[in-house]
Amino acid sequence: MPEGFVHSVKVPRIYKTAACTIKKIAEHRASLKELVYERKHPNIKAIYALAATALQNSSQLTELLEKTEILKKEPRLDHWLARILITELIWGKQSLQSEAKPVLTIRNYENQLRDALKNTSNDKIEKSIKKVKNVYVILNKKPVVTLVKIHFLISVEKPRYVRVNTLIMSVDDAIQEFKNDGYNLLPKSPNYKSYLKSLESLDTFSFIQDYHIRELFAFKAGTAFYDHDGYNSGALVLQDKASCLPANLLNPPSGSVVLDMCAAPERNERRYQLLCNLIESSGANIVETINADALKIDSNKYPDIEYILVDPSCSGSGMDRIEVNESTNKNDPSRLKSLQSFQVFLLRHALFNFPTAKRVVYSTCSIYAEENEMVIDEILNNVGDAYKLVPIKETLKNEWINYSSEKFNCKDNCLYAKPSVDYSNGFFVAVFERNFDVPLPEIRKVKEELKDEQVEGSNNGKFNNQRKNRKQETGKNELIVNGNNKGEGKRKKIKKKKGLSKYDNDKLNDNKVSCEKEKSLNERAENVVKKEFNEENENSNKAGKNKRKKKKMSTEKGENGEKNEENSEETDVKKKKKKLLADEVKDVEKSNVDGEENSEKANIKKKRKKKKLLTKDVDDVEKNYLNGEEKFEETNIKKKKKKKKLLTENEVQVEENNEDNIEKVEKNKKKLKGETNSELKSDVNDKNNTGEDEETKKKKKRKYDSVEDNNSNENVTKKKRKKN
Ligand SMILES: C[S@@+](CC[C@H](N)C(=O)[O-])C[C@H]1O[C@@H](n2cnc3c(N)ncnc32)[C@H](O)[C@@H]1O
Repeated sequence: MPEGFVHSVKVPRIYKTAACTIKKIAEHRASLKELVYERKHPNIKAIYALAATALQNSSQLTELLEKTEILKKEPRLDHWLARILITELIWGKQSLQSEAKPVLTIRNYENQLRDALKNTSNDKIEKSIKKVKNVYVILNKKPVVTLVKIHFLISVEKPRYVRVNTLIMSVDDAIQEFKNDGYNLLPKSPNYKSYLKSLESLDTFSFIQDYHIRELFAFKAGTAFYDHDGYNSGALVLQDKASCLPANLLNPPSGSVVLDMCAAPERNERRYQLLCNLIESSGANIVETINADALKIDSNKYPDIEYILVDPSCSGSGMDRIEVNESTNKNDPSRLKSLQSFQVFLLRHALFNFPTAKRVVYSTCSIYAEENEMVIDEILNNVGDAYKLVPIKETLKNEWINYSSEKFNCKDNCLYAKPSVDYSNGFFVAVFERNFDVPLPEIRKVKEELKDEQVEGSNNGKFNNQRKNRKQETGKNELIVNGNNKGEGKRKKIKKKKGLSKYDNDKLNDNKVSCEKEKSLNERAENVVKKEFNEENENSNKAGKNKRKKKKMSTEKGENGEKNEENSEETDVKKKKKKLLADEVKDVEKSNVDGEENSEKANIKKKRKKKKLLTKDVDDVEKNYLNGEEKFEETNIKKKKKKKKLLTENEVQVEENNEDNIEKVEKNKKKLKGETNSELKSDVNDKNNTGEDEETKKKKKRKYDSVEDNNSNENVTKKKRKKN
């Protein structure tokens, strides 16, 4: 084995994971929190902080990379990893400890980076006050650097927000701690606009108390808190201002019962455990966790719920991200529609199914009206006067800047947080307050009655008709909430029914619930429910789906036959539509019903798939690097290994030859005594030697070669022995 060969040092996993995370955010527009908490890493907090800091300083990082031309000069360096390493070097620990190649590379540029940083500070301030800016940045990570026009969603620098967990530390004590750390508290601002100006002037040694949230503080962007004792003890939480707003606006008085419907666990055991751990480490000992689908929470079991937070899955369009390509900065409309249906569904569940709820806060980290104003408008159509939308403008005494659009029925009663204005993530918040003088619209009762009917199993004809109609009205509620697996035939009947009876129509009109709207909502909700709830059943359902597809195909064949018979295109299209609809309903229903049974199986599969994906993701960054320098090294290793193998084989051969031939050699030696090799050689090589025939020449050559071989073999073996 060649001496002095050292295996390449691996990049610390924390950097690889953080690099992967920001890459995903940039490419897939996922939320930072969700991505980080997907990761299995002992130091999730540090990864979160690293990724968040890199995202916050995204524009500056771009500039640093451009000015130092690191990516051009080091084409094998993964650019996401470069961002993370620079973040650690500049805004994090201020040093890089590993001896891994990418780390060494960035370390070599430390001085250049720091110089470039000084020169970027002016540009940075200029950028931070511009709302939206088109810039050119290096987007791809391949050796050939391409400039792509991108749209900066967040061109401003967000401060480092630190929330004091008042269960562990009082706000006053926290202020004192910060002062002890050497920070100066900036004076309180008289209004929100001047507060925003103060935020712009934050420097490395100052901090300010948030204008709206007493326990929230802002430090200069990039201030590293992830090594801070307060952060490690759980007394300080690094949380963007925008995501503090919903709980702040919910404002439940002490002693009230609050339900956080989307706290994150879903049906994922690991995430549920994470949530439990987080709650425990926060010192909250009055929190009861429920690991369930929020849509299935039975309000009878929790009769005292007074305040509800609804923070459903959304496009995340307002969240931290690096750059958004202009062509992709708007979500695909069908995805938005699906999300919207799901959001409406969840919010309606909160409003209609918890009769004791006093206030419900709906929020998203999306900037799209589809997930915000349009959801609220749809809900307003449903709730009548049983709930009113609280004008946040008044709540905040007009000390806010952006509200929902007047174009919608919700008018400007909801709030928008905008990165370019509020120095926070993009967010939307709406607050509903219950008016107990007005009973909840019938829709809730219908669902309750429906449940009773199912329990009673009544066969009354008139009653059954009503039930069918009500199913149409609340069909998907029933499918989802109760996970009821009714027969295909029955569902078909329900679907076949074209309209509602006069009785139901009147009733629905009374309740301001449009049948068509309800129907379309339900249909859209089906799709969403499939996507949002049953992702985990995807694998287990695949087989079933394939079966159905086959069945559908054969049915279609049959239908085609019918079509010829009937010679009616219209009938055929209708049939197909019905069939597709029925299939879809079946999918949703099956997913929900099978969900529980299959969840274990599906969980295992999902975990495996996730693990595989995760490993792949985490290794991506490394792979990119490997593709370059390390791959080169890898090839070298392979070559060396091959050489070593050949050498070993040779040695073995030599040993064997040696042992086999040792006698032969001795014999030859004896035989050739007096006959020098040179003589033989000259004999063999002497082209002019024509005195001997060809055969004799060949024999002599063989003899010569054999002696030469054996002599050299013997030498190698000797050397080897000596070495050993
Ligand atoms: C936007 S995230 C909010 C997370 C959390 N509130 C936070 O601020 O970190 C939405 C969360 O809702 C959860 N979710 C979606 N559908 C749900 C359901 N039917 N039941 C319970 N949770 C759900 C998702 O798992 C996701 O974590």
